[in-house]
Amino acid sequence: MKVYTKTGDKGTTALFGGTRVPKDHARIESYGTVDELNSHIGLIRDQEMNSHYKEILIEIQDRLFTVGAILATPPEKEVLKNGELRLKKLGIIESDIELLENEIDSMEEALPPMTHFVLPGGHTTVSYCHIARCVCRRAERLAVHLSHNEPVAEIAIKYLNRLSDYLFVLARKLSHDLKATEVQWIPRK
Ligand SMILES: Nc1ncnc2c1ncn2[C@@H]1O[C@H](COP(=O)(O)OP(=O)(O)OP(=O)(O)O)[C@@H](O)[C@H]1O
Repeated sequence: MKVYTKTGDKGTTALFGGTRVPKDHARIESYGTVDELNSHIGLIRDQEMNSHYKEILIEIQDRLFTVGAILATPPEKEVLKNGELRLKKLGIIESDIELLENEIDSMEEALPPMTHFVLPGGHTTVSYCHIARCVCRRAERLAVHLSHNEPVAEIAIKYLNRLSDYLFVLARKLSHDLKATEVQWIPRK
């Protein structure tokens, strides 16, 4: 099948299960932003770093496809005609969130305590982490927005919330490992 089916040329597209919606629907905004986040994480993974981080980032990218699939499935299409769940093997589970928490904890153990805010930047890899963190927070906001009108699996929102914390700590850890120069935020008195 060709990439361009042309079915989306008039500004609508299909969700999982076939329901057509306008391309600026809250559901498309939310999983489109998860897709954007996933590409930013790819950019982080393409930088020079310890292979452990790369392995974790690959795992996160895989999970984000799942988050996207969850967000792309409207409630009326969650259950197939034969009674089985459409996303039966794709779920985000608590251990996916625990993995992020464990990574955060072990990176923090190797870092001095945070005593001040640091301006984003200092090294290209660190900046990529901060951009990904901000895109992650936007994806979270859009998923929360969607959840005001339609049911959204709580665990998908929880995953995005923990992921932005992970990206923040990853930025700090890589800044530390790379001996990047940090510029403190000095609020005016
Ligand atoms: N502008 C967009 N932003 C975010 N997601 C989109 C956008 N357009 C399509 N999608 C989603 O991306 C996936 C692939 O879509 P696809 O490229 O087939 O888009 P389409 O515009 O509906 O079709 P086509 O490009 O063949 O006309 C689908 O899940 C679709 O809902």
